[in-house]
Amino acid sequence: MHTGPIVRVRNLVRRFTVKGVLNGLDLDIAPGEFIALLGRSGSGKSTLLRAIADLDHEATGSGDLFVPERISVVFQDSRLLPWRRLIDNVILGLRGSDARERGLKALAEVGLAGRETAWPHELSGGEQQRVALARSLVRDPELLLADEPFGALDALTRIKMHGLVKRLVSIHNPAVLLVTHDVDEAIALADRIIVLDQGVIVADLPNAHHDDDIEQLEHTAATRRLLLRHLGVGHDGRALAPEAVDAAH
Ligand SMILES: Nc1ncnc2c1ncn2[C@@H]1O[C@H](COP(=O)(O)OP(=O)(O)OP(=O)(O)O)[C@@H](O)[C@H]1O
Repeated sequence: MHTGPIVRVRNLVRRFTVKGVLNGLDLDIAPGEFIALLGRSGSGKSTLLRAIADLDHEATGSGDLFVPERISVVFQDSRLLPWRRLIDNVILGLRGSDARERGLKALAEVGLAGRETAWPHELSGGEQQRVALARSLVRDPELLLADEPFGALDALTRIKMHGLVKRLVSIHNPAVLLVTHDVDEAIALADRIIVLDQGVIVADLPNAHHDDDIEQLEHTAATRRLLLRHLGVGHDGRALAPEAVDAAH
C-alpha cells in the first residue's frame, strides 16, 4: 500500500517583525520516519517545530502546511503540572474509560511502574522527562515533535534516554522530528538528519544504522565530520570560514 508523507511543508515563511526566520522551507516527513534537526543557534529550528505544532501565533508568514491530526510535543523541561500526581499528568485530557489503564501502561513503558501516585517534585530531571514521554505517547501520536528533550540532562542520563527512546519508538512507531544540538544524539537516533541554516534546509542526509561495529564506527566518524562542516566547525574544532561552510552545503 502506498502512503504519502504525513507532514508536507511547502515554501514556509515565518517572520518576527521584519526578521525572516524561515525563508521558504520545504520538508516531507514519511510515516514512522525519525528525523533529527540540527542547526546553529538562531537558524530557525524551534520556529519550524512550533509552526508544525501550530504554536507560532506570534509569527507572521505564508506557505503550505499539511500535518497529521494527532501530534504530541515534548520540550526541554517536562512541563508537568506540580499539583497533579504522575498518573493524572499522564492522562490529563485523555478521554475513555480505559484512560487510567493506558496511563499506567505508559508509565510502565518508561520504567516508572508503581510510581503513579508520586508528585512531580519527587522525581529527578530524567524521570520527569520520562513522564513527559509517557504523556505524549499515551496519546498514540502519528507525529512526535521534540525540542531538545534531553538538553538539560547529564551525559550519562542522556545516553540512557536514547536507549529508552529507541525502544518506545519501535513500540509506538510515530514519526519523530527531534531538535538537538548534539551531533552524536542525531547519529544515534535518527533515520535522516537535516541541517537548517538561516531558515532553509542546507543538508538532508540518510543515516543508516549498521550491525557491524566497524562499519558503524566508520559511518559515525564520516557523518559526524560532514555534519560539523555544515554547522561551521572544522575537524580541529575551529570555526570554518563562511565560504567553507557554503561549500559544504
Ligand atoms: N517570539 C519571538 N519573537 C521575536 N523573535 C523571535 C521569537 N521566536 C524566535 N525569534 C527569533 O527567531 C530566530 C530563530 O529562533 P529559533 O528559536 O527558531 O532558533 P533555533 O534554531 O531554535 O535556536 P536555538 O538553537 O538557539 O534554540 C532567532 O533569531 C530568534 O531571536
